[in-house]
Amino acid sequence: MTAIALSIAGTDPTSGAGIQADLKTFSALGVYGATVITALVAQNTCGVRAIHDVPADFVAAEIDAVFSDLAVGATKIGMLSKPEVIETVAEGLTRWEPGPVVLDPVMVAASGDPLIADEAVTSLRERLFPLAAVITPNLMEAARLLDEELAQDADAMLRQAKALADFGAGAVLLKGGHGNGDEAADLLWVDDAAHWFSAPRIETKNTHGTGCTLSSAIAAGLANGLGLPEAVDAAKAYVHNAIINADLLEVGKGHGPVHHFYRQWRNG
Ligand SMILES: Nc1ncnc2c1ncn2[C@@H]1O[C@H](COP(=O)(O)OP(=O)(O)OP(=O)(O)O)[C@@H](O)[C@H]1O
Ligand SMILES: Cc1ncc(CO)c(N)n1
Repeated sequence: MTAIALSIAGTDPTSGAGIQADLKTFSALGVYGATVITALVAQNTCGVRAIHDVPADFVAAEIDAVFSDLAVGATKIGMLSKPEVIETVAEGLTRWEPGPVVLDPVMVAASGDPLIADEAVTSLRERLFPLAAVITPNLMEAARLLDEELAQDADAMLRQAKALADFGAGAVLLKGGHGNGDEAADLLWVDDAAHWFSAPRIETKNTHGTGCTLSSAIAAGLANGLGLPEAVDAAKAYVHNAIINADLLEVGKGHGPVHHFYRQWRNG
């Protein structure tokens, strides 16, 4: 049977992040991708200009259109900026069978621009975390969700990952991409055990959409039947290579995209 993954997220018209990055990731990894769009975002590699939220009842109609037709093996959730859309997505996930849910609690773009309303952070935590197989916050998102300082070392990351697990998700992948040091180390806390996934930090400004790409790659692995630690391991390797090859692409004036198709394209 064809492995199908669904992304529920916002858009990026320059295709480095959001739904477009998710669909490219699914495609590069051999999984058929479906999409439910939650917000139209006028953004590019330099920043976010405007956000047009899709009305909640239309998001519900998109969800029903996908699930009434396709057998979805895993679902990735990205940008959800409004509480009413979060509620609609929570109801949709309960109404249908979404497979394991990978929830990326998107809050700010790589440019630093906000992508979520303040009042939506609480609904995300309360309504959606309990439905997720894994949540994938970066260091800043973890600090905001816990109302704590940014984790500065491995011990603090472990403490915050455990604290985030108490909100009800099956597992927590705390991403260290924004840390400092020679390694970009991510911590998976699952079944009361810590697994570290580390790779050398790559010197590049082209990291727009790394978080979207990682969570979609995990969903692709899960849709292909991998267990969570294996899916995270494969996703980390894919993102790492996509970042290494990012400078082969010359796209945009700001933080450019990673190279989703480094395996398929011959010349950059
Ligand atoms: N410069 C880098 N070198 C190597 N790996 C990186 C680098 N930047 C990010 N990563 C890795 O990319 C993945 C995504 O992590 P990151 O912390 O960047 O997510 P994010 O902040 O949610 O992304 P986004 O900027 O798209 O919101 C993680 O596996 C992280 O370790
Ligand atoms: C739509 C969207 N989702 C997530 C991110 C985070 O990179 C972004 N810039 N845009």
